[in-house]
Amino acid sequence: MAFEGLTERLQGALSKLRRKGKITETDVNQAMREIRLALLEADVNFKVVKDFIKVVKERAIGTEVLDSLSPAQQIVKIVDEELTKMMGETAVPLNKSPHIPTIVMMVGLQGAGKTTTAGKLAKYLIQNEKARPLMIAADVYRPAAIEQLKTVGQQVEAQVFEMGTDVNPVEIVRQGLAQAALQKNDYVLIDTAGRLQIDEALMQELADINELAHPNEILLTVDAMTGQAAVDVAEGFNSRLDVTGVVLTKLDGDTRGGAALSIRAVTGKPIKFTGQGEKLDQLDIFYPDRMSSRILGMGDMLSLIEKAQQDYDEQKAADMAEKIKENSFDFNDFLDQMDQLQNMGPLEDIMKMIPGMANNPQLKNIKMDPKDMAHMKAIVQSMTPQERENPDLLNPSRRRRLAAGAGRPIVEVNRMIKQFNQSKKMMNQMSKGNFNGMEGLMGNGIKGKMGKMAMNSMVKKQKKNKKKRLKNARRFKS
Ligand SMILES: Nc1nc2c(ncn2[C@@H]2O[C@H](COP(=O)(O)OP(=O)(O)OP(=O)(O)O)[C@@H](O)[C@H]2O)c(=O)[nH]1
Repeated sequence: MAFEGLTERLQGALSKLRRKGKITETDVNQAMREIRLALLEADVNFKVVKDFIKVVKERAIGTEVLDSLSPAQQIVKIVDEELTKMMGETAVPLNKSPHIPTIVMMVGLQGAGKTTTAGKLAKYLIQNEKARPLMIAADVYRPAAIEQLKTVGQQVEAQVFEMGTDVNPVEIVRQGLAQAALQKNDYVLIDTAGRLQIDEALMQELADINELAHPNEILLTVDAMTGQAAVDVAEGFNSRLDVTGVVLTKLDGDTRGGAALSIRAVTGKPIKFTGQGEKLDQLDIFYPDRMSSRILGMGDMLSLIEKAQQDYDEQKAADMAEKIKENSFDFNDFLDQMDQLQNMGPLEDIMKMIPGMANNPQLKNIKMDPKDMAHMKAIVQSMTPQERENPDLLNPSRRRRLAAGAGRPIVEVNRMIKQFNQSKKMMNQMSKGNFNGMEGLMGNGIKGKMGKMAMNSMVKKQKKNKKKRLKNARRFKS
């Protein structure tokens, strides 16, 4: 996941400040040195770091901060604001044409993710605007490019216009635009050829397409994994094409994040979307403030809520709440909830968005292994409909059958059923507004369990001692 190293180091520097009561100018300078190193280490552009530190230091060393009640908090807030500003302040939507079609041209180096992003964008427009995009295959050099775009088009149910690889890309775009006019497509996405590095021929071809199509949006696709080099590439394209926006792909990869932080400051162009994975629904709108709060390890509740709302089904939620209240929540509902959770993406990413969880060191060892979810689903799926509706039927012999059916150890089946019953009880209590039930249950869960264990061991010890006493008495008697 991107930014991990940077988050740790920024938090380190800022938590040192938090631990101090009074903060002096020296403390601030020390923290700034550490933050500067952290940003350089994350491969952020040198000049961008210099400007950032200068502004933060100026703001942090004012008396209204150092003499305030919570100087450390103020400084964190300043860092967050300036980090957000560095990445562009607010989200910038896709440019829209006053009349159809809105024409978007995808440009970028080979392998940056243009074709994938074109597909993601088509899917996004179809889902959010009921759009009817036409994708134009203008990459005639990479043999598989046209096939790849057609496959992506099928997956997102968007039409692809192509004329094979023997026609000049400018001509393909001309004919594609004519078809879009005939069909009244509301969006045209032009997938252009990439090159391993910026070359004159590529740039000239893109300039010709730009001249012909007058796109409303020239989206520069940049692979975040290439770090600082990505920024140099962006500058190269921008100087020739006057790019209107950037898509930062592969942020799910193990990138230090420097490109995300530098590219806006260096090119002056907004990052509009980020790619968070190979799947065609892993395209996110870029929100500088949310990215900043994630980098600072403060979670990102807004995105989490949006993710949950994406396939949030009002009616389903109401039914679920009813079942919880009536205590009739069964394993079918449990399966639903697991599917819903799985749709929201990898559990680690979800946990990272929960404030306080994001920087929770425990998170590291609670490895949210997606296999665990799959195992739980397998166990539930090997239940009969009656068992799912009435978990009380699950006696030991049925549990043994489940374990065999799901290929999981019986201890895992028992643990899962126990967790299910506990959480069902907890949710039922909470649905009645009885939150102390939760501590109670959790208490029972934790203190209770500890208490029981302690009790059992005490009873055992007493029994053993009693036996010993009886034995000794007999011996002495004889
Ligand atoms: N992990 C990850 N992989 C991505 C992302 N976006 C694209 N990819 C992968 O990156 C590789 C290149 O993607 P393409 O869309 O073919 O890149 P391109 O820019 O069209 O490449 P050319 O057509 O050769 O210019 C593919 O394997 C994609 O699946 C992303 O956000 N995350």
